[in-house]
Amino acid sequence: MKAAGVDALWVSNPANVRALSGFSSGQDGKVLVTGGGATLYTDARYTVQAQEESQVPQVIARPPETYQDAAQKVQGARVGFEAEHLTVAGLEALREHWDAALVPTRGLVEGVRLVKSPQEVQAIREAQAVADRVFEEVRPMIRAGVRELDVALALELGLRRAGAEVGFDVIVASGPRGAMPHGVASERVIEDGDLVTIDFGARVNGYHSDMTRTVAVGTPSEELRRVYNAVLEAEEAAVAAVRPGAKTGELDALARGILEQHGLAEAFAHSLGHGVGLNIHEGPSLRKGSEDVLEPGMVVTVEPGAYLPGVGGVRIEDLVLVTEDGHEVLSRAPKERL
Ligand SMILES: CSCC[C@H](N)C(=O)N1CCC[C@H]1C(=O)O
Repeated sequence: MKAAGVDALWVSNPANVRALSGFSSGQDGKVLVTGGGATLYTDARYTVQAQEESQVPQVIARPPETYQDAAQKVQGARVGFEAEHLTVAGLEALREHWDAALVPTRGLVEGVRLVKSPQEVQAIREAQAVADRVFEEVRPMIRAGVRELDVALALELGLRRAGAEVGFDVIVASGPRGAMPHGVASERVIEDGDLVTIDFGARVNGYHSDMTRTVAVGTPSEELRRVYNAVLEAEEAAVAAVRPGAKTGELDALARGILEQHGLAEAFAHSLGHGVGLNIHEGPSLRKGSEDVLEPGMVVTVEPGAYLPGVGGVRIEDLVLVTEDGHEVLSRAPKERL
């Protein structure tokens, strides 16, 4: 906050509200951070929950009382707000109620969230372990004649039965649909010779897992197998290079270079990966040109892909913890060798 030139910070990003307070319904809360500490604001629907969960003092109020209470604490101060999250209406409300200079900030709390605490790593580890078990259970049903939607449903049911939440809409992209990196499950019936991309994750105590496996049904064409093996080579090389001090842009370049050697540069249509935590996508970003540097305690995905419109696609993704001396791969589901 000092570096950003603010005396206080009004936090409205739900994941940041949760990270700073422990309150799990961050979408219905705000946190005010001042030199005197942090305060959680939420409303009477959450009185008991906030008392149970919040590690900071709570004020139960609804706007405009929320703003009126906070007004006393920010009188005459320079107050940062989260430019990427506060709505225009939210900013107008602060202007109306506060005698304070309002300063746009970016990524202050997100910066603190880049390196996970041991408790956060444990939650991510548990989420991934559940996902691995569920994938093992569901793997046999990925065969010709089964709808993508039914595979997704089985994965979701498995996660819920295990006590986890479904982290994001399950991607099941078979055959030509595999060319869509975000091809959420459809009514398409899986066919013999398809590659099927499955990308899903669990959420435990608010923390996500993220893993992709591409599986073969019957014997895919030689072209698809060639693409699969190229993506696997890129993925394994990039995972092997994960260590403290590694520049994320260089990891992206490593994977991209391997795919380029296989004539698949254009087909790799997204970045190599991203951090995972309270949000499924958070920092650091493993993208082209990124200067982010890995540190122990970061949890990132490594997920190169190749997408060929009209033909199909492949993505292979592992969830990786950066350790003091290298990395630990948290996702354990086996990868196919084609
Ligand atoms: C909607 S969450 C998607 C999770 C997935 N593992 C993922 O992060 N990606 C799939 C395609 C690339 C990458 C992304 O940037 O969204």
